[in-house]
Amino acid sequence: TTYGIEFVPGAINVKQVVNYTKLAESKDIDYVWITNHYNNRHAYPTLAMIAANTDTIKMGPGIMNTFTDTPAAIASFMATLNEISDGRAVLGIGPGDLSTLPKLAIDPVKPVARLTEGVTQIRKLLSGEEVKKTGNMEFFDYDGAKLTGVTLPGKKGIPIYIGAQGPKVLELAGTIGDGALINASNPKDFDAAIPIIKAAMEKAGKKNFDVGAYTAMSIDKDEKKARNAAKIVAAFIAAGSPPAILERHNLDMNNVAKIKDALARFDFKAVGGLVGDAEIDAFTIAGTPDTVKQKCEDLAKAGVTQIIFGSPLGPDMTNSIRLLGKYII
Ligand SMILES: C[C@H](OP(=O)(O)OC[C@@H](O)[C@@H](O)[C@@H](O)Cn1c2nc(=O)[nH]c(=O)c-2cc2ccc(O)cc21)C(=O)N[C@@H](CCC(=O)N[C@@H](CCC(=O)O)C(=O)O)C(=O)O
Repeated sequence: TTYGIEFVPGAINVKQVVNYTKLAESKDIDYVWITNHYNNRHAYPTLAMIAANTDTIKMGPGIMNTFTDTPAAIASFMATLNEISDGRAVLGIGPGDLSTLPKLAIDPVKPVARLTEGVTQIRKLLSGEEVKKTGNMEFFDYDGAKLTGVTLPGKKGIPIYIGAQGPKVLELAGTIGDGALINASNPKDFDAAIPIIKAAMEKAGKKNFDVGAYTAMSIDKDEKKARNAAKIVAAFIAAGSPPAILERHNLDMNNVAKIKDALARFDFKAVGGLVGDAEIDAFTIAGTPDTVKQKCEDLAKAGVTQIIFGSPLGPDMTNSIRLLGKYII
């Protein structure tokens, strides 16, 4: 199992992200993934600062999308990041957050078809190909595009991880991705996701694949503190999950409805009272190092090959990264 860590450059600034990443690198964490949301600090300059201040950790956006960025812009950024990090760039890319894109006056039409074409063009551009018009592209029918002014990644290429949750995107990941970043923390979700990926790999004749569990993590020596720190993120994931996911985790639907309601009113005190062990254990890994170790082992048993420690990490981030280094990695 390899390990990754996710930072959201919203609550913490770029300098803090770089310092936490250097601490994570010193604990032998292999990947750092930076989320991309229009309302936060941008992933690209954050990643450039990480590249300039680290030596071994791989880094990339977790995840970009092809609505707010064009494939050519993403390819140019990734080639540049790869150059300045001396070959450590990885790309996380997905459909895009369908709930926020309309806020940017973007109508997220056919996100899966668009993502498929976008990744196809990114791979061609990063391989130094001149992308000729094909006539059957619906979104990005490039005509003569070619990256010339930046050092390309060469044979090794840049690994492309697809951010996926729905079955169609999981299938796409298995078909065209080098890996997947799956927003889930519970083995039940991987029991459902991995067969879809494997079947798609089989059809595409692919052998290697990195199944990334993009978890919501909260680790602390004090079990209660760790679990309390996980409540809000568990609430948001529960509120954003389709009924099928809630059923999979046998959650009480009307409790989740109440949580959704309280979140909409920003009544976080009420949320704290409504979120119980069921929601916390369905959507996060929260507890003492022993609990977290056991849950990471359960994910590995379910077929996860990269465990990404996602926010909030715990009540105190520095302490959490230290505990992850000492007890888990
Ligand atoms: C599009 C959606 O796919 P989904 O995998 O459920 O997408 C939900 C999230 O993965 C998506 O919003 C991501 O962008 C969320 N996301 C992030 N989103 C962000 O904006 N920023 C992030 O930093 C971010 C990180 C992240 C990390 C891991 C991860 O798994 C997701 C992450 C979906 O509905 N998929 C369905 C089917 C949809 C479908 O088939 N649509 C067709 C036709 C529909 C039509 O005709 O409109 C098409 O799109 O071509 C499915 O997979 O079965």
